[in-house]
Amino acid sequence: MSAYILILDDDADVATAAQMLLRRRYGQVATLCDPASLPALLARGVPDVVLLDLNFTPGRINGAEGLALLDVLRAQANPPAVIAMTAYADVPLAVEALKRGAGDFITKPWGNARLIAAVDQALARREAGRGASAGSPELMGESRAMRELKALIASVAPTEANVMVLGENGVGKELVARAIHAASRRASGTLLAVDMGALPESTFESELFGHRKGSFTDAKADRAGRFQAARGGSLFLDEIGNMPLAAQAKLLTALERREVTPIGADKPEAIDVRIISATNLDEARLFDPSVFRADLLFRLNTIVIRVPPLRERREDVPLLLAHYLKMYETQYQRPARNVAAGALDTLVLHDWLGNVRALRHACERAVILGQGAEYSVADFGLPSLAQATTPAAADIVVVPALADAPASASSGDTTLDAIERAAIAATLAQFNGNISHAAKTLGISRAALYRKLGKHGI
Ligand SMILES: Nc1ncnc2c1ncn2[C@@H]1O[C@H](COP(=O)(O)OP(=O)(O)OP(=O)(O)O)[C@@H](O)[C@H]1O
Repeated sequence: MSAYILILDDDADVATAAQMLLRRRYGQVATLCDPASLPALLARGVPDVVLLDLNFTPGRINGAEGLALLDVLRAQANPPAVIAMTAYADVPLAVEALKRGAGDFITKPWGNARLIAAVDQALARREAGRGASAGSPELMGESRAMRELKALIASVAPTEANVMVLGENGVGKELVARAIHAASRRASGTLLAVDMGALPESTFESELFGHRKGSFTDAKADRAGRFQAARGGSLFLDEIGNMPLAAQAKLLTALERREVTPIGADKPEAIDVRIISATNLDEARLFDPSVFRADLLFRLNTIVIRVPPLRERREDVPLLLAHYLKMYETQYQRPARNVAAGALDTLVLHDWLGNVRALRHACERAVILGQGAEYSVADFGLPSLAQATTPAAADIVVVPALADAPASASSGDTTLDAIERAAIAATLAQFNGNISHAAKTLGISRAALYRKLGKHGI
């Protein structure tokens, strides 16, 4: 997987060790020990992920320098995902960094596997949302469905009720979670997102509940779990439908008792988080006890919010197109152009099987590739008509892939691209469109799979 990673750390040994580890996996890894050189480095290109040491000057532990650098990074037009690092098991500082836009934190010394997992997740989230939190923090749409959705968010947000957000891939579930948090009494706290589908079972407890130094081989320092880091704020449990049953049992115990026990600790710690969860599983699967525990569902879905697919609120398409075309025109410094009248009709009638995310990718493509005075349909690279009109199924990723895979195989198309597309389609079908499982089986990261879905128009 290729990506551009920057390590900002005053300790050259630490930076070099991380660089050697990460270079093998991601390719381009830069280190910077002097924060004064950051602006010049950013002017040459913004990294995908920055590992940011919060304490530059030895002995200083208030993190002010790191937080100031975080502000500089977040102010970039296309900000990198930031993973905050601290040598101290300093939860308040890590939480402050999360509040100010870091996506994750790790404590030094880190285990190699943990560092790689953190970078992988940062890349996957960046690719999946293309900055769900940046670039378009606002939930756009004036259709009746969106107005009702916003009204529901407004009435639910101030309560402490746990909320479960349901909807197909790319409909905006994470944006809904962010809107709930922003309008809640916990808004001054952090909203910490965890991809439950991507958490390895072996590190599940440590990631969520934390651990004490020495409680297992890799536990070189105390580590706060996500529940502790989100204290006073909200915890967004994304892809909840992809959790193995054993992990579901552990999560249930924590929620029932309202406390968690870090691995190696002798006392439980009370939790103070509001849980917002999300899944793209359709409700039939979610209510199947072999997939998801009913008692856990009952804890999570005090309020259920369903986000309708874009094809059920086509009125929103022109607004979203205008927003994302403008955004990418600014980002790529291209002239402002209109969508040709006939093209707009086609785009509104298109089924957008990847929902708003697909529309956003299509806009980016049109801005980069469009040559005419106006945008034409071709600029948006829509999948073929046959795919676009396939009846919608519960999981939008699967439908076009299934429709297309046998066709390319039987038509004898054996180009590498066609084979890759068919393999992805078949794997997605096998796992009901579950991105995490499909990526694992294909041996690539979720970020890479999302890229390939975009490339093949799946
Ligand atoms: N109503 C909306 N207005 C503006 N942008 C939106 C809207 N809904 C979704 N998006 C954009 O579409 C992309 C996908 O949104 P988001 O990550 O919230 O979807 P999701 O349902 O959580 O997806 P997944 O199930 O794949 O995790 C993001 O870039 C987001 O900014």
